Amino acid sequence: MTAATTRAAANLELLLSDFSLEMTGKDVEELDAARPAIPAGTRINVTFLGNEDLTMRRTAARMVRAAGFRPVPHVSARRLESRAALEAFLSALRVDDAAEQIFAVGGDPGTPHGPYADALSVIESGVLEEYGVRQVSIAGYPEGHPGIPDDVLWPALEAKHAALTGRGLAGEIITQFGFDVDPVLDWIERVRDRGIEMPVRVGVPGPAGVRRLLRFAARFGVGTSTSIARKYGLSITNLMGTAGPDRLLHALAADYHPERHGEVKLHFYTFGGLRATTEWITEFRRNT
Ligand SMILES: NC(=O)C1=CN([C@@H]2O[C@H](COP(=O)(O)OP(=O)(O)OC[C@H]3O[C@@H](n4cnc5c(N)ncnc54)[C@H](O)[C@@H]3O)[C@@H](O)[C@H]2O)C=CC1
Ligand SMILES: Nc1nc(=O)c2c([nH]1)NC[C@@H]1CN(c3ccc(C(=O)N[C@@H](CCC(=O)O)C(=O)O)cc3)CN21
Repeated sequence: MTAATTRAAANLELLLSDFSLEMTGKDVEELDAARPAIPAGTRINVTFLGNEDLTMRRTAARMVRAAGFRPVPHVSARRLESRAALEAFLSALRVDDAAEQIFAVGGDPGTPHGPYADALSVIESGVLEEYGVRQVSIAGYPEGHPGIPDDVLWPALEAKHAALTGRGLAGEIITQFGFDVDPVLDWIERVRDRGIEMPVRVGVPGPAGVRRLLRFAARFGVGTSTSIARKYGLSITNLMGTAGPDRLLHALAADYHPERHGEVKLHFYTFGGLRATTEWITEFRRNT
């Protein structure tokens, strides 16, 4: 064991401690099957998508709490029809002890459905504190966003950080998933250069079929060039295969320097494979 491999192994253990997962309202049945492989208290984000309704989102958050994990419901600003809709959602979450931590995100609609055009306006509404929210996760894009320029994203990130700090709300950043660790670590250094010290949860694709991964990457504007695909282990020629984030995690562990990158954790996007992802993490930890 060289010093570098010892450091990388220690980093991997550090990165994998306190990982978080993501599920959609449709993954509720799978939560039970995945439960034995998920450490108690794990944060599980619950998406806020166009094909879900309040009941699905609330049920998913309640089931996460009931299963002994920490729900992190998404609040998609642009999908909220009104302030009353935000209050109704948070009120329901509070009843289910699922309002303590939320992920405030802009939302994919090109035109806001109501009064909130961005995550900042939800944070500044004051509604979050009214319903017991104590920690707010916000989004980050190491590779940029297909529809939003960097000179909009950076000021927005700084404004959200300032708003959370000003309101005494704890914060963390959850990044968009990606297949290449280099832009992620570069981006984290730029976040730290801006004096933003909150934890960064690096978005990691869970194990899934290559075709499915490429479909989600295309849907969410995530880079999958041939070189990135090869580095990750996505063999474009074998679309029937599956790929997991092993190489990505080993590369992250090798190049992560806490003194430069600050607190970094992992957020696994499960893409409908909650159980497959949790079992993969268990196996990966056993073999490293
Ligand atoms: N896990 C998830 O659900 C994730 C969702 N996203 C999506 O990325 C986008 C940006 O989210 P945040 O970083 O929270 O941005 P934000 O809410 O902090 O907004 C940043 C800036 O981008 C603009 N913006 C936000 N959403 C937009 C959209 N859909 N179209 C055009 N401009 C938009 C805002 O007006 C603001 O000026 C959203 O569409 C969000 O849904 C990104 C990462 C993960
Ligand atoms: N810009 C952006 N918008 C998002 O909504 C988004 C991101 N980025 N980044 C990644 C996460 C993960 N997202 C999702 C969205 C849907 C499923 C999903 O599993 N949906 C259905 C059908 C999927 C399909 O089209 O096959 C499912 O039950 O599998 C999973 C993760 C949403 N997220």
